Amino acid sequence: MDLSIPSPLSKASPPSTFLSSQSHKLPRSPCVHYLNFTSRNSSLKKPLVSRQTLPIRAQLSDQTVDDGFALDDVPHLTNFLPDLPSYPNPLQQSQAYAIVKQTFVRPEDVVAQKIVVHKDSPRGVHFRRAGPREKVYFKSEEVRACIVTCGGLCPGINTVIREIVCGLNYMYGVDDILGIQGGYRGFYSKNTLPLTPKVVNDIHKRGGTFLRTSRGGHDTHKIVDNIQDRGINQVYIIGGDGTQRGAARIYEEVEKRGLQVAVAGIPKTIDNDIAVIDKSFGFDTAVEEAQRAIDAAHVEVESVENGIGIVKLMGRYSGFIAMFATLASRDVDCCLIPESPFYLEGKGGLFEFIEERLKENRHIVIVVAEGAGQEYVAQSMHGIDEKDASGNRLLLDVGLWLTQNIKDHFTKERKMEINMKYIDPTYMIRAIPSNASDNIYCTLLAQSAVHGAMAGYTGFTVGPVNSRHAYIPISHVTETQNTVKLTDRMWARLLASTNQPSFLNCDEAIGGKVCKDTIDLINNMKITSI
Ligand SMILES: Nc1ncnc2c1ncn2[C@@H]1O[C@H](COP(=O)(O)OP(=O)(O)O)[C@@H](O)[C@H]1O
Ligand SMILES: O=P(O)(O)OC[C@H]1O[C@](O)(COP(=O)(O)O)[C@@H](O)[C@@H]1O
Ligand SMILES: [Mg+2]
Repeated sequence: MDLSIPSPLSKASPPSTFLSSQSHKLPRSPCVHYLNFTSRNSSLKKPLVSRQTLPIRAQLSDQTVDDGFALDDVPHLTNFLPDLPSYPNPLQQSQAYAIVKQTFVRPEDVVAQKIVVHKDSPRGVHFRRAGPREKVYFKSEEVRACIVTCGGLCPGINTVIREIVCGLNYMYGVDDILGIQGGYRGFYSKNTLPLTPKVVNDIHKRGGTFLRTSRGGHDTHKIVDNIQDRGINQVYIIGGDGTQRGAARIYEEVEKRGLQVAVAGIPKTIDNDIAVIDKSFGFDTAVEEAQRAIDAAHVEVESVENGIGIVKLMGRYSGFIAMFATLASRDVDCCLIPESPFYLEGKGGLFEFIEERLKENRHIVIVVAEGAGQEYVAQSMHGIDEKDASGNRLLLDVGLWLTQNIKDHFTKERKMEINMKYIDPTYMIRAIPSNASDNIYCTLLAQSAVHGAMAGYTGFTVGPVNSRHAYIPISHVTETQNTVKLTDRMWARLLASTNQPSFLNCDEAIGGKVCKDTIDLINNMKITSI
């Protein structure tokens, strides 16, 4: 007899269609190598397929893997330059690594993308573990490296620049490093800046990017012409999803021209919207800094009658900063993110919730991600679809829109006196230097990128996957965007912590339209998140 009592949480579960098990289809990727194993418990029993025996661009898309093991490998310079000589890694002589038990990463070391498994799970996708290799494909004195930063700012960019320069110099004896100024267009429109450990010594203490940045201006041919003309053979590209797409174009062109140039991407995004990696650098710093704005809002609204505080945080398509800042704070009553449509009026709507909280606590704090509710803002502001130089949609100010709508509702319709405080700290958060833990993270990213390029890997992005740094094909990280999954537990944790409405109240939603949009969105997410 089953005496167990159903968990009260089971009521809150989304409909079963949301929880349907995912198929074992792997995402389309040209570089995935599938290896079958005799035993699931064995470690790597078969050697990884070497590039000589398996074409790197083998079309193995949409394969169904049963008990298979897949290595989503990164390209190597020897794929298109098979006679490239290799040399012993100078780290063999390094004092820093003198007593390290295992200086070099074993070629068969890989990092699993999926870490929660059950005994019948397929082995799934793996990435090459990042770190120094026994052999390098560049003589130190022949390396001419360059570093470029593109896209929006993010805390920690300067630390990454510093550590690439110091890593190349101290670990590999490279002293020819150029800074490309002002983003991609700097390759062909600006002079380079010589970078030495001395020049970059204390840049990590400053926010922004020492090399400056820009949007737009990616001209692959002009960039690669310039790389060729200047004799650059290692390119370190720090930037977000757009930048990584640009890096992939550069790598492809370099390969087409058969140049011995390693292209390494270091993912940067304050929005944490880059797929595969655990989180992006600067994200922790941003969440921490957001607390100051939330605290200020809370102090303000707690001190007045019917105080309503609204804090707008960054997050164009992904509400991670808002979600984590809310979870960290405990002073936030409601968090609105782009992934979770909301509505204002009627049962289960935001106005009703605000009124309840005002009755209960006499104040309320709302955190809104900049990309939230854009469709509603556009309806009332008749915004035109403007884009920035990189082609990203320019967002309308959801904070101002929300402020105005709440004011109108309570003062005009409900005849209630309210005290509205709107705080927009977005650029202040983005412009600060990284905190201690992000600084360490940036150091690891930079050193991993340097080890990878020296080892001849190219067309890769570096980043932690389940806490282990890995080399990930650029194409893999640009295929999808990392967004908050409403069907994952983290969003449920937030709802449980704030006790805010989920805005999924289908039957009672005004007009039903918002509700239908929401369900469509979640259903689409179910498909795309496989
Ligand atoms: N699909 C693409 N192909 C080539 N370059 C791109 C692409 N998308 C964006 N870029 C370039 O990458 C740089 C940064 O992109 P942007 O979207 O502004 O920032 P982020 O990289 O932070 O997402 C810009 O110079 C832009 O021209
Ligand atoms: O005003 P800017 O500099 O274009 O930046 C605004 C945008 O940059 C972001 O921080 C994201 O930038 P990236 O895509 O460059 O990482 C968004 O959150 C924000 O909408
Ligand atoms: Mg971007």
